[in-house]
Amino acid sequence: MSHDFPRNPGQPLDTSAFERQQINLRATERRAAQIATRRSVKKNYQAAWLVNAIKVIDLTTLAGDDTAARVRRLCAKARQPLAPHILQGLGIAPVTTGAVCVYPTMVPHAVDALAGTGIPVASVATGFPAGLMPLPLRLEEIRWAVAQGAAEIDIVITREHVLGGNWQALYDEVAAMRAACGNAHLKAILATGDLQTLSNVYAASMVAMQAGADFIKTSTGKEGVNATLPVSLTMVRALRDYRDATGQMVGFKPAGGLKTAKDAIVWQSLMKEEMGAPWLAPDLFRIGASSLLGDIERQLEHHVTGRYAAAHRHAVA
Ligand SMILES: O=C[C@H](O)COP(=O)(O)O
Repeated sequence: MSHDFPRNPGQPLDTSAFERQQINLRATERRAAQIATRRSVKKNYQAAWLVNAIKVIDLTTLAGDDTAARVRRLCAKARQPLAPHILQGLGIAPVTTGAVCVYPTMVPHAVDALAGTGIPVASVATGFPAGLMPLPLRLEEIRWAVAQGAAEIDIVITREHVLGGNWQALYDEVAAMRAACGNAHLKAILATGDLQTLSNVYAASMVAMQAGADFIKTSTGKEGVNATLPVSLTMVRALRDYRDATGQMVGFKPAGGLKTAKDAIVWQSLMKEEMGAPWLAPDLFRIGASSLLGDIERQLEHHVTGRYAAAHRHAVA
C-alpha cells in the first residue's frame, strides 16, 4: 500500500444507509455462484492474474507458536515470493507480496527483516481474534504496534454490538481505533462467520466505513466459517454503495481459508466485475492468507516448466 494513498476520513454515523437494506440470501448466493464459475479469466491470462494475486497477498502467520525465526523466513518469502527461474520464465521483473501480517510482538522482527523493501508490516491488534478485552487496552495495543513500526493495523470488532444492533457502540469503538492508529491504515475485521446474517454483514461493513476504516476484512481465520463468496459479495456491495454515497474508496480484504490459485482468481474476478480495475491493486485489495502463496507458486512453476515441483519446495514457513 502506498501510504500516501488518500484515506477514508469516515462520516457521521448514519443508520439510514443500512437499516432498511435487506440482503436477499438466495440472490446473493446465485450471483456468487455465477462469479465462481464464469470463465472471465482466459487461460493465457491466468499467469498474469496469479502474479497480481501475489502482489496483493498479506502474507500471514498468526499462530501461537510463531517465533522470530519463522517471521524472518516469512519475510524472506514476502521479499522474493517467486524463484528466479519462474520470474525469468514469465519474463517479468521481481515482485513482492502486498504486506506481511503478524501478531504484535512479532512486529519488530518483521520490521527488521523488511527494512528498505517498502513492504508494509501489518499487525493484528485489539485482542485478536475475539476482541473481548477492555477498550483502553485494545487501543493501547494499537498504539504499541504502531510504535514498533506497523504501518497497517488489522482490528477486530465487538461482535455483540452487531448482534444487538448497537450501531453507535460499534461506530464509537472503530472510530477510537482509527484515532489510535494515527498514520497507520486501519483494516476492520468483521468476523463475518460470527454475524449470523448477510444483513448484519452489510450493516457492520457500513458502520466500519462510516467510522473511518480504510479496509473492511472478512475474517480472522479463526472463526468456524471464514471468507465465503456470498459474504464477500455483500461486503463489496456495501463498499460500492459507500463509494457512491460519499466518493470515498475503501479497500476489501478477504481472509481465512483462501488456499488455492483458483480461489485467488475467483476473488479477483469478484473485484473486477463488481468494482473495476482499481480494486485489483494493493491500495484497495488484499488477500489475507497463510498458505495461498505455495499453490500460486506451484501453478506458475507449472506454467513456466510444464511440471509441478514437489510441494515441499514451495513451503512458506
Ligand atoms: O488474515 C489472515 C488469516 O489468518 C489467514 O487465514 P488462513 O491461515 O486460513 O490463510
